[in-house]
Amino acid sequence: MADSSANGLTSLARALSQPSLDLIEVNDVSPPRSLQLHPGRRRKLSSCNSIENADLITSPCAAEARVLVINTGGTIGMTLHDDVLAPQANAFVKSLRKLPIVHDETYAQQTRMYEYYGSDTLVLPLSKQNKRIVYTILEYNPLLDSSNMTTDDWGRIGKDIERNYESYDGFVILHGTDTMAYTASALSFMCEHLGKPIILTGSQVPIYEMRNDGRDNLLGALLIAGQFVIPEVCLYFYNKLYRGNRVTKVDAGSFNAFSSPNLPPLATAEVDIAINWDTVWRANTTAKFQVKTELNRNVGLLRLFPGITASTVKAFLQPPMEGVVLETYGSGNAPDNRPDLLEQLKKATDAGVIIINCTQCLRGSVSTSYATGKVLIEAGLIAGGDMTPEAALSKLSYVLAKKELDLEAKKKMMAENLRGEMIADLAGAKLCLSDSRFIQVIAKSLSVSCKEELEAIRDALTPTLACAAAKIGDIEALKALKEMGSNLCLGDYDGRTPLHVAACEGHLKMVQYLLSHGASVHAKDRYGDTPLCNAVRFRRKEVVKLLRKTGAHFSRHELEEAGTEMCSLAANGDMDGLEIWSLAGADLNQPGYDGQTAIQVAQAIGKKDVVAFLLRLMSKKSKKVLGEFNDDDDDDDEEEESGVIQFKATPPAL
Ligand SMILES: NC(=O)C[C@H](N)C(=O)O
Repeated sequence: MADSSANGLTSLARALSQPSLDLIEVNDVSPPRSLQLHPGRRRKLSSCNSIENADLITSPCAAEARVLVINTGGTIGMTLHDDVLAPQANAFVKSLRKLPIVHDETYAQQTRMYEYYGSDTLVLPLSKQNKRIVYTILEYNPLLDSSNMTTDDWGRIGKDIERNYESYDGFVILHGTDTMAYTASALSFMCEHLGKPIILTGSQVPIYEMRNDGRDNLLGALLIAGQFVIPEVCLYFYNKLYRGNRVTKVDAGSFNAFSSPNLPPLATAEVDIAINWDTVWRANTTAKFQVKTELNRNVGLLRLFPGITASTVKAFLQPPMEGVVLETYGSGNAPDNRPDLLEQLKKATDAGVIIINCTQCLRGSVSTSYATGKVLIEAGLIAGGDMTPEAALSKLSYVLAKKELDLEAKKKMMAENLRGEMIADLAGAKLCLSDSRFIQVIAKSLSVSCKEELEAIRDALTPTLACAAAKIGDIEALKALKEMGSNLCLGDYDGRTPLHVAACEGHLKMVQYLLSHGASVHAKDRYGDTPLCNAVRFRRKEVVKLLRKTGAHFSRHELEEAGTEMCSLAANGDMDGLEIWSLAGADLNQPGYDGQTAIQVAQAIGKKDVVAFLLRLMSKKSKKVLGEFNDDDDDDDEEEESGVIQFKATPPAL
């Protein structure tokens, strides 16, 4: 299949459109573990899966997936004792075995399943996708109400997953709902280079009761863990699969107990299970899965409230405290009229305590839009973006335990998005293009091997990346792209150059940078528009001036449009609009599509102020032509302010 003449993208497209012979051969000889059956069980397949040839070891119906269920406790397996709910040991498997919806005893018997997988193994009825999900339950002793769980319990779960990682396709963790968001967040960080689904679930009503949510939650979690390769720590509840480090418990009395305020669900289980693949976190490494169980417990959550005393804050930040999540108001604000409080925060960060700024609001992100937010940056806090306090706390615990990192490296890690737990800077959604390895990484993931292929990909991608950098005014990113050898004059798929984009956004410095690095003012996009025309439409006066100085002028098609555009501005009395067209070099006498000029339109509808304004502009322009104005006094013209108009050019006939 190798074709040395094809470029990387062509090879990729081909590879996707043809079945891989290699893959077929591998399956014939040695099916993936999830499809393997023990020799003694092969003969049983025909009776339960309607397969004619019983010796076939792989068939659509015979596909089995194995899921390990770790039962840590929680309401799902609780019963009433002395009028209170508490976990009931050694009852869960027995009870599930009697429920046909979660266990197919006939299949288990016919395939002698217990002999191979043990007595704590159950099997779901055949799924819509013709899959058998065989699940083994590992019950912890003691089972815990999740309020009793600690970081040691997280470590135990992590280690059990690590130990069994290769034997199962996915993992389901039964857990109490009260601290489930903490455990899910912590596991998301502890599980490094995860490639299989780990799904936490539980219930609000015990599975032993007639009306309960445990059955559906367990079933949904099993079906997803067994059938979809979602390489994330997730939480499944009330028909939705969430990213584990994005959730928070929001309702103690509803089946719909969790919310993921800043990220839509990864999947919804309605009539069909629909996976939102665009949102699913993609592994970006080839490193092997491992679980880091070292966690730092010297961390804490401190919620601001009006009137909090400096001594409370001081006491909280004392050693051995090493990391704190400060839950602030709104978009990350704290009183900026409380030097006593800010002093304590600054002292702590100076002493090496990492403090993360998270909002008390359910939804939204911290920013520095307010003075009351900026003071916290000055006090040395790290912006937590849109992280939940649960995620921020467990991330701190995980990062602080990394002995190989110094304080600066830990702080840097806290500000980074490690497992999709945050968007670091919502306002800019900054691209990290300053890392010149960016293109190489993309190339590597497309299996590009030769220089020509790499260049083809670079040329296809860099104009778009440069436009994205221009949009957010990121000059550093542009510099990095230039270093890679990309041409900043090139347009994207629509012929739009970085200069077009920067002109629209009004990023003057970026426009300056581009102009001094070879960008052309005459570039036209697929609609025939120049950067100058873009700057006019978005009323970027300073950019218009700079472009004009550099020799920009309207294209023929823009000039034709200018007449109509100015007539419409005149009709609307939009003098700012008229002024910017004039500044950009449009001829104010340019007729519109019906032959009328802007001044005639204004006159016809009685807009005297517009007529006067246009006459003034024309007069100013003609003075300029006669050399009576210097180029830079466009704005602060005294004559303009006094309202005195002196005609030196002939006013147009009305
Ligand atoms: N619904 C539940 O699971 C609540 C229980 N208290 C727990 O977190 O273990």
